[in-house]
Amino acid sequence: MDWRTTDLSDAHPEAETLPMVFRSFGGKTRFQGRVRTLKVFQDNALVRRVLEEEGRGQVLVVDGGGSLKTALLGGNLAQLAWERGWAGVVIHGAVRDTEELKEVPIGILALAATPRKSAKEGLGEVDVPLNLPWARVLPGDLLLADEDGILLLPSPQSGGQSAG
Ligand SMILES: O=C([O-])CC(=O)C(=O)O
Repeated sequence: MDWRTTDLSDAHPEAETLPMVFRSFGGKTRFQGRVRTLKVFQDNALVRRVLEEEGRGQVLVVDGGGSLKTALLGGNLAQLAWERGWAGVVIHGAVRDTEELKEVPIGILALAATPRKSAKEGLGEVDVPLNLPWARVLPGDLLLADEDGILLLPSPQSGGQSAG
C-alpha cells in the first residue's frame, strides 16, 4: 500500500475526509475498502448480522451516535470480521476487549474503549447514508484510512454526490 491519505486528499480536494479523532485498536492502521454502513445506538445485534456476511474486502462503517456508554464490537465480532474477509470496521462509538483486538489483522477504528456490552435487540438501519459530525459517508464509497485520517472517494455509480 503506497498511498497516503494526505496525497490522495491533495489529488482529490473534493473528497470527504474524517479527522483522526479515532483510535486504532486493530492489527492494521492502514486499510481500505468499499463502504457498507450501519446506524445503531447502544445495540450491536446488527453489527454481528452484517459482519456474518462475506466481507469481500469491504469496510463496515458504524454510526453509533458517538455513544461511549456501550461497546459495539469486541474480540468475538472482530474475529468474525477477519474470518469473513472484512478489511476493517470504523465505529463512531466504542469497542471493548482491546487486548484481543490488537491481534486481529484488520483495521479497527473507534472513539474509545469501554467495558460495558451493548443491547442485542437488533434495532438500527443497514446500508443507509451516514451523517457523521465531519462528513457524509455513503454505502459504496471507497474508504482509505491511515495515521492521518480517513478519506472517502465516491463510488463511480453515485455520480460524485458524496463529494458535494
Ligand atoms: O458481543 C458483543 O457484544 C461484543 C463483544 O464483546 C465481542 O464481540 O466479543
